[in-house]
Amino acid sequence: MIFAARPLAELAGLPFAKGHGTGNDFVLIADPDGIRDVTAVQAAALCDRHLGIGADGLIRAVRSEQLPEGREILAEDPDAVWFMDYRNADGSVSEMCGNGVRVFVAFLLDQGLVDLEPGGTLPVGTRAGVKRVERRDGGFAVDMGPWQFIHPAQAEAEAGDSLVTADGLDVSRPALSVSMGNPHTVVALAEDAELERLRLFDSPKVEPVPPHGTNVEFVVPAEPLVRDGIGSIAMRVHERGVGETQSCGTGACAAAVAIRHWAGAGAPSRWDVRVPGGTVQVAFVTAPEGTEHVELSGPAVIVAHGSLG
Ligand SMILES: N[C@@H](CCC[C@H](N)C(=O)O)C(=O)O
Repeated sequence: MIFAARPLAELAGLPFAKGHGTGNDFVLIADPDGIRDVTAVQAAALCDRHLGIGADGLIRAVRSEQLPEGREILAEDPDAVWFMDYRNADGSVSEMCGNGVRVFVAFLLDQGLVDLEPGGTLPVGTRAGVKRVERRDGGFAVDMGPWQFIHPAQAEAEAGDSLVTADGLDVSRPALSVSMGNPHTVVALAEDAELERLRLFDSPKVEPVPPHGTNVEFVVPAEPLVRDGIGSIAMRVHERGVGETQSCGTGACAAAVAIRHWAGAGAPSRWDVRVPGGTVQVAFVTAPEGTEHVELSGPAVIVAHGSLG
């Protein structure tokens, strides 16, 4: 215990906030001048639910000009002055977090670091490029950019490009690998009972093993799949570097991509994705340059402020 407490002692006095998007929860730190680089060990200690504050991830708000990755972002979009430095609960770095980026903007507003009226848009630097976040309907809508199949040849030719085995599944299931800037592997199940039977304490096994690991989403199409032009799916997720979480924004986008692909021509372009922590919306939209982008919408809430003792 003495050893576990040390990384937090190094951060004594550090102000933080706690926030969540559909139950996907984060510790947030404001570090405009880039003087509070948090190590992997410190991030894991902060996110520890017994010995730390507890969260699925750590988000550091830093001015883009303070980080090498951020300076690349500024070359892409000089208005992306804020960078979301994201770490998973185990301290590993992730390229992107769809729930996190909404909570990030809620945190910037909470700290008075940006002005953003309802209807306004803020470009945010991330390791997966610039994401434009609009304040909308009491929450936020994020232009997540284009999606990609991780194994395009197999994805087009077959029902899946990999096999997933998980505790609670009778046999291995085919899965489709989708990049939303970070990697996802999506498995379709037949009914809610199968989703409920899953035990996601241990990482699902994915074959072939993805080079940088993967987040794994299990999805069940609603019955009927489409109502009033909007598709609906239920999802549980095992996140890379975390474990099972209440929600995953990039995972919801990847799940909608996979289900729409499997559903074929005529599938809707708007999807409600129900997760244990709530519901997020995914829409396929045409960007001004003519390419298809994925838009993720949902709530973002700051629930507490504190400082490390
Ligand atoms: N919960 C996030 C995804 C966070 C990163 C993920 N665990 C990874 O390692 O890629 C989301 O809402 O997208």
